Amino acid sequence: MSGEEMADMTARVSLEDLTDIVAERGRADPSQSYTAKLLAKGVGEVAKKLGEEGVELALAAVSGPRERVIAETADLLYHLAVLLAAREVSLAEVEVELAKRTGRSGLAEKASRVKE
Ligand SMILES: N=c1c2ncn([C@@H]3O[C@H](COP(=O)(O)OP(=O)(O)OP(=O)(O)O)[C@@H](O)[C@H]3O)c2ncn1[C@@H]1O[C@H](COP(=O)(O)O)[C@@H](O)[C@H]1O
Repeated sequence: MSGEEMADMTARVSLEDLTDIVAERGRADPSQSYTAKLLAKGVGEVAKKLGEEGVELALAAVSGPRERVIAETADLLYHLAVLLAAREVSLAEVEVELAKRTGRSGLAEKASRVKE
């Protein structure tokens, strides 16, 4: 990585920052904020956008350049933050769920599921 690229890496937005920004902008005037405009359309539209962004990232992962994967991941994380705001789920709640899974193999969890 070049020095210039390294310098760019110092300006970063964490998932916590992103969910805070989205929660705040969601209360703004929809004419001034994409976030507020999207939230005003309801959870169905928010979920639709998240699905579209997921497909775009999947396509980029298979056949796009690395930069496209990064950009589509940023889009997906933003729309995920909007979905969490729409359903009033905090990032902390998701982090607690992740913590419950830490230390247990995904394979063990899968094997423990009751077969239907
Ligand atoms: N990180 C993002 C972010 N990522 C993506 N997007 C928007 O998400 C949309 C992506 O959807 P598409 O590519 O489908 O574009 P589109 O066709 O124009 O979208 P639609 O008309 O279908 O909704 C674009 O309009 C992007 O601008 C984002 N909009 C906002 N943020 C963050 O949210 C903050 C607040 O933004 P506002 O709410 O607009 O003030 C910003 O400062 C950023 O930090």
